Amino acid sequence: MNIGAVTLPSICSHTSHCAFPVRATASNGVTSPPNLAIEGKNLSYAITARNGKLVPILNDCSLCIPSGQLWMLLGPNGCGKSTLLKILAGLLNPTHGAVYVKRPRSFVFQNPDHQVVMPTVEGDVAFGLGKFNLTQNEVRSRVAKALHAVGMSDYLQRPVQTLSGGQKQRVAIAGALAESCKVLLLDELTTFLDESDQIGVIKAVKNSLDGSEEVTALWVTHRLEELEYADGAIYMENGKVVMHGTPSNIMGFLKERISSYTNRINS
Ligand SMILES: Nc1ncnc2c1ncn2[C@@H]1O[C@H](COP(=O)(O)OP(=O)(O)OP(=O)(O)O)[C@@H](O)[C@H]1O
Repeated sequence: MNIGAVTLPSICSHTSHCAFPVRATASNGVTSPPNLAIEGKNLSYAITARNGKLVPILNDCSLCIPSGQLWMLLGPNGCGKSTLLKILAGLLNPTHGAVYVKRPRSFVFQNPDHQVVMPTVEGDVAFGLGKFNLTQNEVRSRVAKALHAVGMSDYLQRPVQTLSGGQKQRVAIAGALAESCKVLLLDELTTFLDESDQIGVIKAVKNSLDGSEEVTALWVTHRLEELEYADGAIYMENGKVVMHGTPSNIMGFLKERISSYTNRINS
């Protein structure tokens, strides 16, 4: 993991600016310096309600994430985390702003039962490789490498319906890695998991990033305890990026918030 190998963005407290320069291009995206995997500038998103009025969901969100790192996207229910992740995945188009995400990118959904489509682990991880015109040996080698990265090498022939939720998530991540995915966008993967599965999935993601700048992951979560595994974090409220920085800075900010809230309640 290359913590410190690149300068992390300093905390952008109460602003939506990144410490990294973001250069606009003529197209919809932004041109990113080579060490960034994800960059969004002034992203807004609104939906049109039945009465024809625009309802803002995201408001002027900026973020930048260095290559090879695991970042977390935190915030209360309904603050816009999944919407932002879907914009980064290309599943939604921002109403305003520019976005750059290294390709290929992969979105892994919350529900483990929506992740796996083939009867066996091997078949599932190999599923997306059909489009690459690979030899059988190359497919086997990619599947083996991806399963090794997520700690599932021993499960090659296992029927997927016998896997736990966390194991299914790891198989889904292996599928993305087998396709040489550069950016993993992970939407609250631990919501349906028990504690040991939860930690297993985070460790699998960490492990799949270790040692190179090849793969970058953005992990949406509610759980503050997961911050300890992150290289950086983004905190959102009410459709805005409120903080963008190191996990300890975000943790400090949130502890201060909780303490001032508790003081207000008690006074
Ligand atoms: N298609 C839509 N139509 C109406 N409202 C929407 C739509 N998509 C998102 N929203 C609203 O936008 C807000 C942000 O939703 P989003 O799912 O991005 O939040 P979130 O932070 O991921 O929430 P959670 O943590 O509960 O999953 C919510 O109030 C949600 O109800």
